[in-house]
Amino acid sequence: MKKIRNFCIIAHIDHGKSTLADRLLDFTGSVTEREKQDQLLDSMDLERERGITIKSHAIQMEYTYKGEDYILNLIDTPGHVDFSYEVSRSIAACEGALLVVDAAQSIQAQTISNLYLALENDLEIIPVLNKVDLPSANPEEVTDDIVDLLGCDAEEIIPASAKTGIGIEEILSAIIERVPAPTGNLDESLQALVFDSVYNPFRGVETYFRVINGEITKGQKIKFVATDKDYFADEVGTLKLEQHPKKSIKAGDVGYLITGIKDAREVKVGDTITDAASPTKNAIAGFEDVKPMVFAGIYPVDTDEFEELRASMEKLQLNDASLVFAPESSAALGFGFRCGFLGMLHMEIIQERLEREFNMTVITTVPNVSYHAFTRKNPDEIIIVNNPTDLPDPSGIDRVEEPYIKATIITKSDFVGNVMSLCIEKRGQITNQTYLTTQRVELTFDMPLAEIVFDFYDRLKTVSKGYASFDYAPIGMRVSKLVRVDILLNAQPVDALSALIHADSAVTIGKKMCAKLKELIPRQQFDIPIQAAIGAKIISRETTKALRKDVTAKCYGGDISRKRKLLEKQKKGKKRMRQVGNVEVPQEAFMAVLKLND
Ligand SMILES: Nc1nc2c(ncn2[C@@H]2O[C@H](COP(=O)(O)OP(=O)(O)OP(=O)(O)O)[C@@H](O)[C@H]2O)c(=O)[nH]1
Repeated sequence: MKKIRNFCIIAHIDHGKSTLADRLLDFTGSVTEREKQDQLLDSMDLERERGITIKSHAIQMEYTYKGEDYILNLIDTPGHVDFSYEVSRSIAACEGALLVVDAAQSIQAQTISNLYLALENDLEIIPVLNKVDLPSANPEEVTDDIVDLLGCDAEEIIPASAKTGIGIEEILSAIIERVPAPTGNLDESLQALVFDSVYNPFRGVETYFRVINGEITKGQKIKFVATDKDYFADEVGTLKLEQHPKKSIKAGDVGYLITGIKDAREVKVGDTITDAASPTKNAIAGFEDVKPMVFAGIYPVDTDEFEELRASMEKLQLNDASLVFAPESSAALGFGFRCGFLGMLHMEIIQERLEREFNMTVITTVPNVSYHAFTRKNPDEIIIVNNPTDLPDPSGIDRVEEPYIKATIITKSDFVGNVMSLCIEKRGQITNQTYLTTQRVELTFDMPLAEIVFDFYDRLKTVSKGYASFDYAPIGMRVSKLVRVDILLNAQPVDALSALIHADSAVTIGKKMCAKLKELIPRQQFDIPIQAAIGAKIISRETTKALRKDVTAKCYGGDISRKRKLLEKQKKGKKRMRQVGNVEVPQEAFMAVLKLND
């Protein structure tokens, strides 16, 4: 055990985590030329395109230092706020962390939030100043920032370039010298922490774990504590670029497990694996069932494809346990699903995967967070509102609560005013303002989660000219004044366009929605009144004037085949439209609320 080091790399997005991991693998000879790819740890296509490590993995390296052979387990952590629970579990599986800071960008919001997670888990922090090769690097200043943040000596910070290879050897020495060896007792009953799982269509779910005490042996009957289910360990092994089956994985080490589980939901990140016959008395602390934060309806564009969509969603869920869905129906859109996601990025990923991997064309409705409503009749009973139409009749409502977050924003001092105005507009209350340096400020706000679902990231980018980084953590539910704004097209309410909005901004948003819908809904043969209403009260009205787009007008002369072609083309254009009553509504209209400020 003395010769094992378990560590992770924590960094803000794009500060070079994947590149550094790649370089470490290279340097320790853990990759053959054949296996080399640009970014080794980002394996999913989608991940590579987005440049975001979505799923964490682990990889084992061997390294000889001062004549002794060491095993270094690098546990990769996802880099996006939507996946913060997974990050926390990966961190909990380590004894040390490389804190990578870009020498041109300095400390950003996720540097800090990840650092806090690492400190909570008592990890040894090795600061790495990356990208020192960049002409725009500012190593002296960024070193000072890191010293201020960590209270460490400047000498402890390793200047490095994951690109050119500067500092890589020093980083490896520091991992061995500074990161404590794992402690743990081989003689105790098995206790292993699940920090990740990956779905493999051929082998079922692969569980990644870190053994805290005892050992896990091939063939052993094991138990997952949180789900209380028993399985046989069909295969255990260590992870290099490929899996290496082993007889057993002992306390202190990291490995994978295959049990034949076919459904990702049966393996929960944060769960404890133990021996089925003599289970441990202590489950590893920190287990949480991750809950979706953002909900939206997903409907097939073609109503006949409902069953196909269900099959696709079920398949997606097999390898993404954080996706939840339940059938729902909408008067406007027909049959579809109300889906729960970890956040907006997760939602985009699912939408993209449905389209790419399953060839589905779907309409996604306005996302909303999950509210709690209480009626006067039953003020103690929580009614969970995941869909605006679930909100009980306003006259009977005692109160509505909405989820709040602690938002951390780091920006340049020049933009503090802009960022504050934006956050206040978004119902944020400032709780702290700290100058990290003379130029860089950390602001924290308590804010409703619902406000960041709408256009927040884009607006933040605009008001700060890109110099702001953002992170958040949920802090519980708070009472709020919420109303449901309904949209009526041609006097018919369109349920899929309803949104829950804070009472103070309901009228403004209602107006903007009507204006936006007027832009988006094509003119038809009759006038289309577009109205926003709260209950029976109309708060705004616009009208799309009648007009028929005469596509055949261009066809002077009587070439019938040409005419037919054009009509056919027009029909195709309609495919992404939805007939609501007698009005044709394009797909973008269902997401219009998100783009009110464009
Ligand atoms: N010049 C220079 N560029 C670097 C260095 N390290 C990483 N980069 C570049 O910085 C960009 C981001 O690097 P990644 O390794 O993908 O960053 P990451 O932190 O893994 O990003 P996420 O996976 O999105 O969290 C890439 O274009 C890298 O080529 C470095 O030391 N010097």
